[in-house]
Amino acid sequence: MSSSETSSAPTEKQPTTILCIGMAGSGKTTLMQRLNADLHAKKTPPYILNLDPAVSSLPFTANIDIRDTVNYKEVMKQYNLGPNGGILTSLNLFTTKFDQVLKFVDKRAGSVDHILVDTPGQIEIFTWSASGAIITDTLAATYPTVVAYIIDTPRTTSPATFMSNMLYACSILYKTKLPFILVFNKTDVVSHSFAVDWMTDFESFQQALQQDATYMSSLMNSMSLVLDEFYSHLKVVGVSAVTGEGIDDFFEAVKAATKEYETEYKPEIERLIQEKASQHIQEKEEQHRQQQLSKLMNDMKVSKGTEVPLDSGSKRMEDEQWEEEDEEEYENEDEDDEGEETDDEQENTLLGASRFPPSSSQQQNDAKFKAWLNQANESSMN
Ligand SMILES: Nc1nc2c(ncn2[C@@H]2O[C@H](COP(=O)(O)OP(=O)(O)OP(=O)(O)O)[C@@H](O)[C@H]2O)c(=O)[nH]1
Repeated sequence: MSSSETSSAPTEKQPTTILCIGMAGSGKTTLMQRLNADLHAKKTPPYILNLDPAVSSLPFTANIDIRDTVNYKEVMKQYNLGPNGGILTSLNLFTTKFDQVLKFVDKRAGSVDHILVDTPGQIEIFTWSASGAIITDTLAATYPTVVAYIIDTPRTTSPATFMSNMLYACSILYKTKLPFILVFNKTDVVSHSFAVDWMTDFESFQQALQQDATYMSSLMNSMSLVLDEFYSHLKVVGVSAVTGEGIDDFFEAVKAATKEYETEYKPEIERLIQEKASQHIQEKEEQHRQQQLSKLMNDMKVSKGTEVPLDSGSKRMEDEQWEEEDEEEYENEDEDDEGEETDDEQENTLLGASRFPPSSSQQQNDAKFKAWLNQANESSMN
């Protein structure tokens, strides 16, 4: 089925997956709790996945909790790992069961509007690990998926920390290639208006940088030019997970990001899936061809008593040599024959008949050789 057919087919309503990603302490879990409460109040409860194995307690009930499958402390003990290694290994172990997780999600997908995913505070464990990528890609291939990158606003007021945070967000955007929402959290403490100013008005960020006279300032100056393009692709909202301020704006941004997923990301994801599927078919065909060839070669071996019409230069075909010759010898002989290879010889090599390539001196035997090969082919068919 072509991608256009897939997209034009009537599709049933699908929930949007919101991946909450952010530095430790940025407020992911508190925001999840707020979103959960808000959605419950609107009578559209979400489906919740907790992927943080090290969290001690959750202020909401997760439908699927990694801690029910993997005991993080036990993993650390058994594999002799530190905290980060323990989280990573737990996530890896959980990922091996992610197809089962997806089946559970699938059962409820028709009755929910949102799937909320809480990720480990050690951000790189999720964003830069193979298991994090598998989970993200699997979800994104199944449901509209958006990344909510949570930022601790009060801790981002200096140009240097702001820039570092933006660069990190930029790297996640390029890694996941998913619609992206920058969520400035804790606006009850500090308003995120300074950040919006810096992102929309290049001059105002330059002014903030001028107060810093170090070499870092000129580095950030040039980087801010690069990030200007990045900002234009982002949705920015300010929220307070504690007071609930800005949560409606957040859901508006999620709606817009879901549309963006449908129009821009989904066709690309479908194209990649199809590319992989056709690659897989090609590999299967090649495997099948190889199996047929080795069957042919085996049949030839079985009927090696049959007189093989080769000249004296190819007497190495005889029984004992057939058994004794190793690959290296054939390679050496191939090298010796280099430059003299005819089209027929190439075809024979492709057919797996390189064990006895007729040399140029045997060309007069080509007809006989082909007749013999046909006979062997026929016997293998039977
Ligand atoms: N004032 C204020 N504090 C907040 C807000 N959101 C979270 N916090 C506080 O920030 C701290 C960290 O919040 P968490 O939700 O645990 O952050 P997290 O990102 O899940 O942390 P990790 O699990 O370590 O990654 C807690 O003390 C929260 O009470 C907010 O909107 N306003």
